[in-house]
Amino acid sequence: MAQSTDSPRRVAVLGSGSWGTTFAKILADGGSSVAMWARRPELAREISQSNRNSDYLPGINLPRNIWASARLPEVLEGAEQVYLSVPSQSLRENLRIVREIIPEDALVVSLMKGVEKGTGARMSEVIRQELGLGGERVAVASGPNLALEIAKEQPTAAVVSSESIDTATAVAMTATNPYFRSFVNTDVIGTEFGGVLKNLIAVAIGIVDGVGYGENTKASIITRGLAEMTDFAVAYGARPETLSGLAGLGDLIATCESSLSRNNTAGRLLGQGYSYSEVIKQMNQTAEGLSSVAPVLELALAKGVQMPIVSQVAEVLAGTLNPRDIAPHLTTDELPQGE
Ligand SMILES: NC(=O)C1=CN([C@@H]2O[C@H](COP(=O)(O)OP(=O)(O)OC[C@H]3O[C@@H](n4cnc5c(N)ncnc54)[C@H](O)[C@@H]3O)[C@@H](O)[C@H]2O)C=CC1
Ligand SMILES: O=C(CO)COP(=O)(O)O
Repeated sequence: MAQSTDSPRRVAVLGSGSWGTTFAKILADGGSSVAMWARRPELAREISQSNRNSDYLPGINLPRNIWASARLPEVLEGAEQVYLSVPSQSLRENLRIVREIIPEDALVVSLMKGVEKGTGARMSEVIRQELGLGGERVAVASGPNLALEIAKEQPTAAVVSSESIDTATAVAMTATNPYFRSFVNTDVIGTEFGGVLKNLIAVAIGIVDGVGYGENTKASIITRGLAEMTDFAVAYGARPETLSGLAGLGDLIATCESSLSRNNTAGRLLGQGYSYSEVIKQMNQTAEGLSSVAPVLELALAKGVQMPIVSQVAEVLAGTLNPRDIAPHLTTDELPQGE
């Protein structure tokens, strides 16, 4: 529901890459007044003065109710909701910089889809640890949300999750406009892990695409990948139906099907024979899946969850498995397993 333009809600978005900028547009088109933080002053100037972010969203005009600055205090001043969209591995260091200046009652919303290396923490856990917040102050937004399509105002749905349904609803109402609709749930674990895990399956899909395999291979990996995602997330307390929803199956379809996906693209390069370090050099945007593979496998091991597809992605990244040999099952399986 759009708010009245007489009293726009003041919100802040930290991170001016493709998703931070697109989400700022979603919020602004929903009626909020949006302040964005960009690390580079020249990018902040381009957003504020030209209503553009040409590096990340070429050809997109941003609404006038967005402004940007490289100075965090002025971006955060008076913000009722703070949306975070930096690379997952940099979240903790960024929170340590902002923790004294985030407004006391603000809701904090993660837009990120990674887990932290070393700790295996989900982004909402990192936020709660570093800002000392209760679950009712934190939300996550996820779903089939390829930034450029949404920036072009193509109709899209997402899900906002918080332990508090009131918080999820407040955020979802702010993140809703004529082309973007937010649903709500209270399964934060399932919603976050859905976003993390689909990235890993999208890397696998990219790999087999790069090798030249066709639709049977990809459909098999998507289907078995969803089973793997669900087993993992449920072992950590998620509700299985969340993985069949927008943050699970929905995002899995979008990311596995689209060449806009950076995870899918990184996988395709691996499948074409580039090494992990060559792929990293070629990617100029964040492909979260590459950093999440190791912590996800550690978490899986801790709960005794089998993740054959993710394990094979790890082997391709390590250069110990030929991309041609990646398959929707462990190649060492001898006995048929139940589906
Ligand atoms: N792009 C998309 O379609 C979507 C992305 N996401 C998630 O949003 C998060 C952000 O991704 P994108 O905006 O797409 O990435 P991006 O690569 O387009 O932008 C990342 C931004 O973070 C900045 N940055 C890099 N290192 C930083 C650091 N150490 N501290 C602070 N800022 C730093 C970069 O300068 C850039 O502005 C990821 O977790 C991604 O999975 C979620 C949904 C859709
Ligand atoms: O999360 C996304 C779509 O929902 C974006 O996927 P990529 O990070 O692979 O581009």
